[in-house]
Amino acid sequence: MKQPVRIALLQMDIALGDPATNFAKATEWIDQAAAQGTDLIVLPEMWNTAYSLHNIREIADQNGAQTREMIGALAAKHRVNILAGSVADVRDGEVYNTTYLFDRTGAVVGDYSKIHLFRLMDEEKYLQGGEQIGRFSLDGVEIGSMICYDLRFPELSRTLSLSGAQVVFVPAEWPHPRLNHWRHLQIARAIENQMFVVSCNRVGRAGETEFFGHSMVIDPWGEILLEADETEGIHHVTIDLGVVPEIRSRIPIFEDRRPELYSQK
Ligand SMILES: O=C(O)CCC(=O)C(=O)O
Repeated sequence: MKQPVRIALLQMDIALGDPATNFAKATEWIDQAAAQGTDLIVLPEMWNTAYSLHNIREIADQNGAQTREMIGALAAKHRVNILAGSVADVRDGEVYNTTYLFDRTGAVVGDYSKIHLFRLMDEEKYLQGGEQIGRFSLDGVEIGSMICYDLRFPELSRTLSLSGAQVVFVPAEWPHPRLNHWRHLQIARAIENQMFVVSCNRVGRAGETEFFGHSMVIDPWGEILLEADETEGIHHVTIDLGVVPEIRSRIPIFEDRRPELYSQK
């Protein structure tokens, strides 16, 4: 990606169990974000269905086909990279919570299925956990992809940073009353791994659950470059990846690690 990188976060509300409405809205918002000028567009978690788990198998995207076709076409049309949040998709009879990553030609660079399923929302009863981490190269930039609850597992972001990721993306459906956790976990992940953390959280309600937005962009020094409010909107931010090696040489934590003393389990 040319430097600096301009990122657009689509902090949307999501219609529960209504993929047609959500695909139409995502299309409109991607068109709008691209018209405003951006290198990379990021959507929230499960933006096609939200947590309509009781019928998720029927409404999930079959083999990710609709996501690949529609979001791929938008990426190609606007010559923009798209980290398509995550969608509920069905593969080999199992339902996953999957991020698809598109480059400017509309090709799928890779996909990542959420590996840590969130019991508080019954994910483990309806979804299958992924078996691989999300580590990609996009436009020459090394990135990592996590989803929501993954943020609570420092091993994952550490694995991503050790493998060279300079930016980690976190699409989410993170609700009240855990705003405090959401903010501090992201700041910690950014500081401890000396990388950018870029999150896109949904807003709106599903039953009793209220999602607070507060999508964030945090630099490798832990400074908050952007924090959205609790309303719908497109948020733009520009990041300079040059600060990653600069901060990693200022405090050389990767050289000072003592992995031989750390437990592996
Ligand atoms: O960890 C949390 O508090 C929220 C996680 C979550 O909502 C999710 O993974 O969908």
